[in-house]
Amino acid sequence: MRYISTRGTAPTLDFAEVTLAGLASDGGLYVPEHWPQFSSAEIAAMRGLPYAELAARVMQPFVGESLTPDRLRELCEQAYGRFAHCAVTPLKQLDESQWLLELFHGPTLAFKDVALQLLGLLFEEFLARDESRLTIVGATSGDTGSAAIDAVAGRDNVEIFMLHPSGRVSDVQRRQMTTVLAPNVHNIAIDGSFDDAQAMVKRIFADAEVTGRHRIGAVNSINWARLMAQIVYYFAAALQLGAPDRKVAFSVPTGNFGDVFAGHVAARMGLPIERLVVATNVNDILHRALSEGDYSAGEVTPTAAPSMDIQVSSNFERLLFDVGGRDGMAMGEQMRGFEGSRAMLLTEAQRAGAGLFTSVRADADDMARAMRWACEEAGEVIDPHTAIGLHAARQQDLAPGVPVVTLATAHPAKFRDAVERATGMRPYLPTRVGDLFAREERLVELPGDYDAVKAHILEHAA
Ligand SMILES: Cc1ncc(COP(=O)(O)O)c(C=O)c1O
Ligand SMILES: N[C@@H](CCOP(=O)(O)O)C(=O)O
Repeated sequence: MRYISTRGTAPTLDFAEVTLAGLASDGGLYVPEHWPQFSSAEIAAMRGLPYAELAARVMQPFVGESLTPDRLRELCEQAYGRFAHCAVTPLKQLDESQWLLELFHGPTLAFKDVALQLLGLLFEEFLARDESRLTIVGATSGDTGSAAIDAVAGRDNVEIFMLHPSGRVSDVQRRQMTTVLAPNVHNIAIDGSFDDAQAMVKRIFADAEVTGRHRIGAVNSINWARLMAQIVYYFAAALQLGAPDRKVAFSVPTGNFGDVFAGHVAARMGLPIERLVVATNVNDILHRALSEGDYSAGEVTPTAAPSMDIQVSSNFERLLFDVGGRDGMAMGEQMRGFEGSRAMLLTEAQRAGAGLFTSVRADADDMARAMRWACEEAGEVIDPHTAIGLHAARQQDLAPGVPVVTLATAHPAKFRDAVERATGMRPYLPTRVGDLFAREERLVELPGDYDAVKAHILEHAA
């Protein structure tokens, strides 16, 4: 499989190259040059496979010749062997039509582990081939940071600089990052929002002074391999609910549009998906874009679902490219316009092409009500992000017999105060992160200033 940039001018790459490259050199995002297809019979034959086996089966067409099928399966077994639930992403029924897909059984209690446990192994595998090193620069609104750090801490050929918005992640999220004291881990709290941090990361990729001295890599969902691993659980859930003979809808708490874009890819590959519900909090740029065609970024409002406090959703570019005719030159122009003005209108083709998606915006009351409903009606304590997804799922008017699966993206223990405020229940911290509050923290605080962040990275990168 070859990969092309959404902006049309970067070189095409194979899977190993795209995994190490992260962002394309023209500022675009890499996507496969075509979508692999599974027939109904091939999908039916995946029923009942263990998760690691299913993952290898779904991802093999994207990996192509970069890994043999046996090696890919071994890496999947290793990555998913670290999960606390043997189903890896178990599915739970809430009522006749509502289901929860629990994606938080990995080491850092959020869905990011599903992709990042594998990505850490892929980095090691591909870097070993030419004995090279990677300097990862990432941005996090809380969950990507800890999952990426867990995946690469202590590895010889990788170091990681992780930027988070100071004071805008939960205490558990921050400590999951800052208490990892391995010498290759550098936590930077910046004065600003996640959008500011993400913009700095993209600028680093385009900064010749940095890229001339270090090979820069990405752990955010701008890296194609992140999204690829997230496609698998759409297959896992739909197969359990009757695919390919039955359609399934998914409701996805959304920020950077990576998770729900993975659902779009699953549909492109032949999985019968009835609808993809994009659930946002009050940072609702995606809701406005999908319902009105208006993609214009306002200021980020801090909420009790901080990982979704995002106004510039990187992966939306992948969707617009894919549904708008795959014209890299036009996409590049559209995105440069957005980067200049922070506003753009979707084209008619892009709006029509996004017909599988619908969107719902949830405010603080909607979120709290969904948490209480899950607790009182289904006996489930859920986190604020999942609650936004569940609120949106319960608004859907679907044909009888079409189940709707909400992606449960984080463990409630990561957001104990918000969960307790809404439900009166204080979630326990699982033993695998149990002594978090007794550990020493290490981080630097920097102003929201690109030059300060760049200088810090250049000074501390090995
Ligand atoms: C718990 C949680 N839910 C939802 C999201 C949104 O996912 P995405 O950015 O892939 O849209 C995030 C952050 O990515 C998250 O950490
Ligand atoms: N919500 C994320 C923000 C970054 O998203 P990513 O999927 O692009 O890594 C977080 O919690 O860090």
